Amino acid sequence: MTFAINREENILRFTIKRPEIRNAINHEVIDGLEKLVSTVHNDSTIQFVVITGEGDEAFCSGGDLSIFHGLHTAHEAFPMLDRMASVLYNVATLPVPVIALVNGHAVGGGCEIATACDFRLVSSKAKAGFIQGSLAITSGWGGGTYLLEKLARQDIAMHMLCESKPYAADALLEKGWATQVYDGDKEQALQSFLIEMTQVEASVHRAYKQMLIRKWIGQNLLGQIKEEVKNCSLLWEAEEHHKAVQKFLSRKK
Ligand SMILES: CC[C@H](C(=O)O)C(=O)SCCNC(=O)CCNC(=O)[C@H](O)C(C)(C)COP(=O)(O)OP(=O)(O)OC[C@H]1O[C@@H](n2cnc3c(N)ncnc32)[C@H](O)[C@@H]1OP(=O)(O)O
Repeated sequence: MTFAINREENILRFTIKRPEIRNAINHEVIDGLEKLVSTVHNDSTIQFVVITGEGDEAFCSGGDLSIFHGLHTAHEAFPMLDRMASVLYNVATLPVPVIALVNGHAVGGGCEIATACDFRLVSSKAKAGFIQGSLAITSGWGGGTYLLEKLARQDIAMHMLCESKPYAADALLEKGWATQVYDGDKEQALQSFLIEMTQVEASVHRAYKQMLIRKWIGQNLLGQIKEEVKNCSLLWEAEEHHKAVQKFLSRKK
């Protein structure tokens, strides 16, 4: 299996299990995220959702380039981008707090997934960034829209998107992307982060999450994300994108 969904008391955990390719996302992992969403909506006893990656190297390295590089035109790329963007919006709007436990590199679509979560607990060894620009495309799963919505400073959000590079954990904290940075054991970091919140009724968390979702509905965040997807698919078919992906896949180690 390329993912796992585990229940730990009132926490539902989703783990991307493709460490050999830095937890890159394929269609099976997207299926898993859809299953995560339906599980949460069908179980009112779930208080928190955690998303993380297997191993210590990566949280998620974005779309699986060995598969998605086979998509050439906007018409071919749009369905994958649109599906993942819709699934990620359903993750972002889950009725409970969603924590990205960023155990390692979170780049490209991986950075988009973490940004869509309510909180980002980032390993001091991790790096994260919207590196899509280095492949001559933009974010295409909603991550740019979430970043511009969530970061306190728009200039810093734009700088992150336009620099298209990974940043170390301390820089991510300074930019306001990382909620907290932890050293060592990620499980201990998660428990320390949650301990105070677990003293508060889940109904309160759910009410605050509904407040946030209402804000996003009011500003038509999903419509903005759909525009991001469309524009990414148009950039996708440019020769520059395909050359950059080919260069990565054929790089000598
Ligand atoms: C809208 C989203 C969008 C899309 O879907 O297209 C994107 O997500 S675009 C961005 C796609 N992701 C990337 O460009 C990241 C590519 N990977 C890396 O930059 C590095 O692998 C990194 C920084 C994540 C980790 O570096 P490290 O040195 O630790 O590992 P290696 O580079 O040696 O990689 C190990 C192994 O994994 C394979 N790999 C890594 N990332 C991907 C990926 N995204 N898709 C497919 N395969 C990936 C890499 O090729 C190596 O395989 P090997 O067979 O051992 O050579």
